[in-house]
Amino acid sequence: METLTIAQLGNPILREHASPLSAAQYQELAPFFTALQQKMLEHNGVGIAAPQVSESIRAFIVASCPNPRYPDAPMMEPTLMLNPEITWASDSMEKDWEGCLSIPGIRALVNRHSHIEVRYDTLEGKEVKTQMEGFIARIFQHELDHLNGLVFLDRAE
Ligand SMILES: O=C(O)C[C@@H](Cc1ccccc1)C(=O)SCC(=O)c1ccccc1
Ligand SMILES: [Zn+2]
Repeated sequence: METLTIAQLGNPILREHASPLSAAQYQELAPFFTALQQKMLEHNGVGIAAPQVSESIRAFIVASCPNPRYPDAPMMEPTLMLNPEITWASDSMEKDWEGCLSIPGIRALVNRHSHIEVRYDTLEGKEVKTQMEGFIARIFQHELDHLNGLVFLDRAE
């Protein structure tokens, strides 16, 4: 697999609606997902979406961890989410700072749902339904936007 490069704002791939994955593809994409996680860690990201490395498929990784910008962010194992969806979102919203690996050096205040209920498949094809709040909910919404051709500046206050 050639090394992945992160598409920068202006690359049309970031504006595509990514394609759903078939369960048959999950396992065969395992090497790609490993490379995707590696790329995220290289750039000290707390998430990354497949379209950011020019693969327009509905998959991303969420990897919240405490960091200088979010010292009280929860620690979570990098989690690969396939065909992710929001099934419920709170009316309450919260504004906080976001960055993006595809838009380096720019931060903006973005309004996001405080609480969400989500569903996604794991690499093994198991469906997960769970609730998220706070910074993890924020990352999920940021990554899901990437699958729908949106970037955080589109929502910046
Ligand atoms: O571009 C991406 O999807 C990754 C992005 C995820 C994200 C960061 C902050 C709020 C919501 C979603 C990043 O990881 S940007 C990397 C970075 O600058 C950063 C890292 C930790 C906290 C905040 C920004
Ligand atoms: Zn981003």
